[in-house]
Amino acid sequence: MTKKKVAIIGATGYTGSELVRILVNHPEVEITMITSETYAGKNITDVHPFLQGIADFKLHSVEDIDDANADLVFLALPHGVSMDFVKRFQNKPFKIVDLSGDFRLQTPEVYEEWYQKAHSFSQGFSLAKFGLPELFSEEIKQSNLVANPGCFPTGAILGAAPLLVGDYIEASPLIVDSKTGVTGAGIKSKPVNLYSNVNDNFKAYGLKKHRHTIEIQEVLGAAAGNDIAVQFTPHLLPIDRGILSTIYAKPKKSITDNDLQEIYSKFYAAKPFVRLRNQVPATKDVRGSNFCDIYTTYDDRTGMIIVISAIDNLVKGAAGQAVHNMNLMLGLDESAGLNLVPVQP
Ligand SMILES: NC(=O)C1=CN([C@@H]2O[C@H](COP(=O)(O)OP(=O)(O)OC[C@H]3O[C@@H](n4cnc5c(N)ncnc54)[C@H](OP(=O)(O)O)[C@@H]3O)[C@@H](O)[C@H]2O)C=CC1
Ligand SMILES: CC(=O)N[C@@H](CCC(=O)OP(=O)(O)O)C(=O)O
Repeated sequence: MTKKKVAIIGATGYTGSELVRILVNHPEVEITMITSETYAGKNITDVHPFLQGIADFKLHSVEDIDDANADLVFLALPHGVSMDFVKRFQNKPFKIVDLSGDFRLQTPEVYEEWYQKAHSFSQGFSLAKFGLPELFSEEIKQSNLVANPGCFPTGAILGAAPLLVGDYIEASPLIVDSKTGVTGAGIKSKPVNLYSNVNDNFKAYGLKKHRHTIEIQEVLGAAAGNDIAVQFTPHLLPIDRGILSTIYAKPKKSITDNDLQEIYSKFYAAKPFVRLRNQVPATKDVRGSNFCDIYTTYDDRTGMIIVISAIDNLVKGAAGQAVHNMNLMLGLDESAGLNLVPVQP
């Protein structure tokens, strides 16, 4: 079978280079172009030596994109930048998976409120589908533009969706307390992510206004069929990869651990990348893989359900999920190229 052709725009970043790492082993896809504006003309191994001998690809300028003859293009660009490329590529013959937040929300007005910046391509909102395959695989298959979910929303939505869709919990407030590794912030250096600020440290940030709050709230609200209020607080851990989210919810009626296991098993039956765990998951259980591990329990002392989800922010939270979306959009086996065994220890 002829392989499908794909290109990666922004390949030098963390999610772009993770896409290269995953796609070089994809059996039905070939990378025909990777781009960088800063390093155009150099080789990706000049920026990411770990790819030497595996993906010695030249970096092109995005201006060369037509030469890629791509069936699908990944945009691994910062939000606020991606939207201009989606606009510019709207009449091109390839499909797009956008890893940024530019088309994940329901309207440009909500985007501008939460991202505090103007949107340059509001028409894109009606074209884009939210790329969480466990919930929206049929829409994704039909779409030419998929907005890959944010890393925190991936763990939070997968953790809470079975309870909200089945109407088992009070919809508000839903408490999501998440901890992330530093690669979530991207490859560009920022003072807040300096070694001396992150190492041997732990802090909360983005209280009440992190842009992922609205992403989680919109998707879970739509899945539940009513408005919900999400209390989301991210924290920065001194680790490279991984997000652990702890979700607290109040059940509408009494519930047991067995009930929870049954609800989640039914909801995620035949979903290859959700693993329901009978121990509390850790970030290292999923490191380097496309799994979202989920643990559920009920605390009869407080009357609260506790759900814990773990993902690798660069894989299930970004590049792996983008490849899953690509598989669906190109009519390939949904798991192709994603048999990634977690890295231990
Ligand atoms: N890191 C993570 O865990 C996750 C990230 N995301 C999202 O994925 C996207 C990419 O993230 P990430 O890989 O971490 O980001 P990085 O900052 O690591 O990389 C982004 C890349 O985009 C390129 N770039 C930056 N500005 C421009 C520009 N104006 N024009 C063209 N290219 C530009 C840069 O490449 P060059 O200078 O070489 O051109 C850079 O390497 C972001 O929108 C992010 O929010 C989503 C989920 C998880
Ligand atoms: C550690 C860290 O800074 N993480 C990022 C999450 C980045 C991400 O995945 O989200 P988007 O694609 O929506 O930007 C943050 O909290 O902003």
